[in-house]
Amino acid sequence: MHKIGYLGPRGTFSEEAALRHLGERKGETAGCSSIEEIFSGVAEGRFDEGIVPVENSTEGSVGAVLDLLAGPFNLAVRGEVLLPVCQSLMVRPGTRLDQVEKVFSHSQALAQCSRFLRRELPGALPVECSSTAAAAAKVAGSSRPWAALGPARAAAVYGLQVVVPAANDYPDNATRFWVLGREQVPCAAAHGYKTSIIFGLQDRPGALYAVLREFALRGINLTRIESRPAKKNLGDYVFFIDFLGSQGQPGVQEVLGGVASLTVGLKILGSYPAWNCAGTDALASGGREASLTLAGLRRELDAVDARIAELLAQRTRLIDRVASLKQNEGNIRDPLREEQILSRVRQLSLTAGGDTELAEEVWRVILRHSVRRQASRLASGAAGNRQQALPQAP
Ligand SMILES: O=C(O)C(=O)Cc1ccccc1
Repeated sequence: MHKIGYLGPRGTFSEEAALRHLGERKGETAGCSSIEEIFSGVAEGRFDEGIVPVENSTEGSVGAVLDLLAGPFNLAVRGEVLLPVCQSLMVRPGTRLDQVEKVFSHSQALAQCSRFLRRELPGALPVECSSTAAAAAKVAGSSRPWAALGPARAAAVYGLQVVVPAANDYPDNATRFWVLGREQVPCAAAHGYKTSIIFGLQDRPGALYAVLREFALRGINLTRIESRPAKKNLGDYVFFIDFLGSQGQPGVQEVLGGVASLTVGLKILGSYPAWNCAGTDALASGGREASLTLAGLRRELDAVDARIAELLAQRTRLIDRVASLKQNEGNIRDPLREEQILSRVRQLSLTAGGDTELAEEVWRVILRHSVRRQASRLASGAAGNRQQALPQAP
């Protein structure tokens, strides 16, 4: 059975990314205790593929992963998964927030919540763990008043209680994962692909410009450019570029020929289906033809549903903030604003080629729930606690 190595134990964001990559295909996931173990597991054939975080929208690149790709391992990039990352603060049932002495998590997760930690838990010591789920397991196994930051799924796996559902400083926090394998995916001459390369440069004026010119001349769009220290002399760098296009396309082959002649040690990591902006993973898990099969279409539907659920959760959090600005139940309804929202979504749906009746019906339900939620928060005082001194919403 297809086996995928991920940063474990069970319940990490990496496991979630591996499951999304698998979609409906049969496969097995194997939790590893370090990123190096994933790389060596794939290189030595214990895993068919490995999944590793490459960059985060808040914290930037995962240097260790880029260094391993540039350095000792000759692995290929076979796909990407874009995962929205919501960091939940979790404790053992019974632990109060004001008791928390230490907060455990992966270094990226602690960094993604640094402002939250300073503001809400200034007395607690942040402690790095190998992963968010390892942190959750540590908190669950101790009788100390500790907390962990990680996916809400990890709280469910280790019997912890989520006390703050979204502690990340930026609500759109997301991580890009790469699917690694021993061989590149066969090159398609299709659109919707990305290609990733690594190279070094001679130290002379315009060296990087000459490389970028190759892309510009052929109208090829870069999606990421990054440099890492080459770990030799200070000032020597390794460059990482991702761009739109596949090695099956003649323009891309020309660019790669040009880049090879202008750089040192060019490594082509691979061409792979880009994770579609709508979060659709059908391309990432089987190529374009996946959308032509029932299983492929269901995978696309599942990915769209996941997006909708995440957006609804984001909307609910905004509604709670709106509620905290309202002082009494008389301010909750605003028929003019509700009519504006409905008319705007009808228009948006029309422009997007959607079903406007469906959009209107769904938004009527959403608005009804928003009003009900605000009313119950105001009645219970949950929204009102912080607002005495705050101004009325316009
Ligand atoms: O620790 C995890 O859950 C991981 O998968 C690594 C990670 C940590 C924070 C954001 C994304 C991935």
